[in-house]
Amino acid sequence: MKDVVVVGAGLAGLVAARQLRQSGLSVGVIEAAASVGGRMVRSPLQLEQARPPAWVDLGGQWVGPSHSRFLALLEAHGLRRFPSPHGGQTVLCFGTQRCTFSGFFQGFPEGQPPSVPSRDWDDAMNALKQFQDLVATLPAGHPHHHPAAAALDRLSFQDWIDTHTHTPFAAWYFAYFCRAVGFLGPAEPDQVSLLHVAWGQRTASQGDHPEEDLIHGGAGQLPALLAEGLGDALVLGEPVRAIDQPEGEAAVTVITDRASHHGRAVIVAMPPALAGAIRFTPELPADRLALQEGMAMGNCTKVLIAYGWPWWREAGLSGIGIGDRPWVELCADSSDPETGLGVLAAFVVGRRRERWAALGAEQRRAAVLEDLAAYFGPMALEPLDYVEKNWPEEPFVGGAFAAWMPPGLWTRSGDALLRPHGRVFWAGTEVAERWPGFFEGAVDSGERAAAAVAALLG
Ligand SMILES: Cc1cc2nc3c(=O)[nH]c(=O)nc-3n(C[C@H](O)[C@H](O)[C@H](O)COP(=O)(O)OP(=O)(O)OC[C@H]3O[C@@H](n4cnc5c(N)ncnc54)[C@H](O)[C@@H]3O)c2cc1C
Ligand SMILES: [Mg+2]
Repeated sequence: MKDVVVVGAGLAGLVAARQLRQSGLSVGVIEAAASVGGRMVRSPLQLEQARPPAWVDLGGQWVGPSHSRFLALLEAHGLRRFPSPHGGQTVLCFGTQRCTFSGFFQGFPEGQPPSVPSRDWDDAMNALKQFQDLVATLPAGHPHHHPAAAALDRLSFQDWIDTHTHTPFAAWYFAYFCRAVGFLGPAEPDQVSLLHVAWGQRTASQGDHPEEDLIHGGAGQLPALLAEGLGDALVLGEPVRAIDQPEGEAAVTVITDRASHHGRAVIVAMPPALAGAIRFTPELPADRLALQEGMAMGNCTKVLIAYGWPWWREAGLSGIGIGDRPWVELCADSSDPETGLGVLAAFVVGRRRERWAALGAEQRRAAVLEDLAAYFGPMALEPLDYVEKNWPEEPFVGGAFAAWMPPGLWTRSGDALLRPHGRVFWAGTEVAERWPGFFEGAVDSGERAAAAVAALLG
């Protein structure tokens, strides 16, 4: 019998386990996949020329200056950061137009505005002002008890877009935001609750620059470092099927196909949708079941495209492309300067991803490269390596970047995100009150769950 069994060895579970062990409790960690990390994983590029391995992050990669818990973990494990490359001109493609501008926007415009017609830009900026006013009314913590929450939660983000924008460009500006930002799934704007979008912007603001830095060698190094020292307390390749709390006993049994693991308390550290595959005895309350059923994972494939060098910089381009292209609405330079290689990270999301995923492998690759060529030029068509990570097809993750709330679910099930079920506590970036959907939210949730369990066990 361990003091605590942690289910899920993603960032949240590993952080919880680390903190519990530091407070002197014994911990077992049970992970379904063959390796730790969940949505935090790196892979070496396959390059013909012999050179030291160059890594890309298939999952999360960026970190921002206010991610203090996550930054502390990087520091503690000796992982070094570098500024995410963004010098030079951003490319914007909209309709048949392509322009370059020395700025950026992902909700928040910075630097120069793009040279779209001023009627379009003004429409987007007027609506943005109204959106920011709405965001400012919300609390930073979970929003569902706020007086305005129920009314906002009845609407989709698309409902808001329809009433606040008057040009196709402004409508796309907000839809793009919805499909690009971490806490939003990504989802399409007609799928996600207005409350969820506004609150996410309140508590995980793009204005705080969450994509400021990258990590030499990849963020995906961290999970293995966090797992060091767990030894045979870490069990890999065993999906948890059931969690039983016999009535009147101060013990919980975590059941896999191979074994039963016993603890005085359990932390389930995964998105609600994945916890939905576990059978709980006694049964979970109705609001928690509705959460697990309704809080969908984002529909996103991340594609890493590697070149011999960051050739786009020679044309004065930053490698950031934004636009209503058929497949890639967002891509960014993710080149680690220590490798000399040029790496673009591209995202295919939402309904675009549904159409794209139905294509064959060659067609998918050609489609992505064609969009990159539209942003940066024909050299995009000749990469050294091309890597897709189709997160929605990963059985123990189910999507990227994170989970999102459809209309009505915050109001119905907001309390169920964090309310313990007897001796079972919940962690994972989805339950975080600050930086949900990001590494920082995962760390925060793991630390809080560990503290709650430590308090219970005395
Ligand atoms: C493509 C992509 C890009 C992203 N970009 C960024 C970024 O740039 N910056 C940022 O801050 N964040 C980013 N994120 C989000 C970030 O990666 C996540 O917030 C974080 O890694 C989530 O950690 P977690 O522990 O909460 O969940 P997870 O990593 O999902 O961990 C859950 C674990 O539970 C395991 N599990 C599931 N079911 C079971 C079961 N039945 N039994 C046992 N184990 C089970 C899973 O295998 C997994 O290991 C991105 C994510 C993705 C996928
Ligand atoms: Mg975890």
